[in-house]
Amino acid sequence: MAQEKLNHLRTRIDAIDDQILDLLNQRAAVVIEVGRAKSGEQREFYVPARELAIYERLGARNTGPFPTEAIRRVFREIISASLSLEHPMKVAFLGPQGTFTHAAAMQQFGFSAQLVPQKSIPAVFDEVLRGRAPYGVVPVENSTEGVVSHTLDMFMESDLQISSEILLGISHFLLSRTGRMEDIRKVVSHPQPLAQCRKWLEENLPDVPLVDVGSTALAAQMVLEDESAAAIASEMAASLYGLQVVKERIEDNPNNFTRFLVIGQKSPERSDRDKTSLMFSIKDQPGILYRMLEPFSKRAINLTKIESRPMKKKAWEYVFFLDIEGHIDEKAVADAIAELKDYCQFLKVLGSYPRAR
Ligand SMILES: C=C(O[C@@H]1C=C(C(=O)O)C=C[C@H]1O)C(=O)O
Repeated sequence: MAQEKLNHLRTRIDAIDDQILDLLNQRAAVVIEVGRAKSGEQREFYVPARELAIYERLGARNTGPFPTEAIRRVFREIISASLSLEHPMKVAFLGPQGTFTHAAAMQQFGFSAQLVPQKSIPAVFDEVLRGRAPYGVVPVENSTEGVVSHTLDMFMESDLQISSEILLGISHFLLSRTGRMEDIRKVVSHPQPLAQCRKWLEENLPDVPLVDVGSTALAAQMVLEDESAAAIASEMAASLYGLQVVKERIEDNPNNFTRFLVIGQKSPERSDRDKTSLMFSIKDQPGILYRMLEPFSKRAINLTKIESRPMKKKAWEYVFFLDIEGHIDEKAVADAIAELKDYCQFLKVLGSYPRAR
């Protein structure tokens, strides 16, 4: 009897799956039409604001029992596969395979995109600049460790634009070949994760030397050849490189996020929730720091980030990186930036793009 009931339910599931498949194909056919319309008008194929709007609309519409958190993942793959029909989607990222940037690129572009690892942040910029990949993904700041200065420095030299941002919750895993704590004689990782797990390492592996390497994925690769070493890396690195998990989630602050930028040839069109990133250097005058923020405060434009970096060419001169809410196509934003420009030696808009939610 139970078997009969099971068979009946499975027949119902098959019928529903048939409908889902038909609908996926109907959807894909419409996406192909959108692709044709876009190529006639030289429009960007990848529209991050539209994708976010789809996830949000469906998330709000869902009444269950299908879990709302899973909607984004399922539709991420539907959109990823659809997008690959419009245009083969190639994305350069800071590699090797298994870095957090790889995980961020996966979260944004899905399994149907061709993700190509690069050796360095400048190499990601170069791939996009030369048009070998239309988009690139680089880390820009971490909620506990601060900015990734290599990325900010690259914007000083490059005219590429920001297409979107990705927020990724970062969890560190201690990985090794044997998976046994007592085998560990050294811990290898990138300096940032080592710093982010400082307390856990002091408490649990107090006398074990820490070794800096270029990336968490590189650390995972090194550990493959040395049973006495452990790597701090992503969960993704464990499965990619076939390593055992010694301990999961060893970061000192469980609220640890990294922000990544998608870079491309141009920024997307205006949406209902954008931000704009700028960089500039100011003329040295009394009160200038105060005055450079006035164009924004008097128009009630919210600043979400301000950061300064030394100019490489001159000692004690600084370049500022500013993130504000709004799109460069909005009058208030454009006016505020034009006013700020008067106080600047140079000013560059790095792009307007949808805010990650
Ligand atoms: C279909 C479009 O192109 C792409 C594919 C999307 C989709 O599959 O829904 C959404 C946004 C774009 O990245 C579109 O712009 O609407």
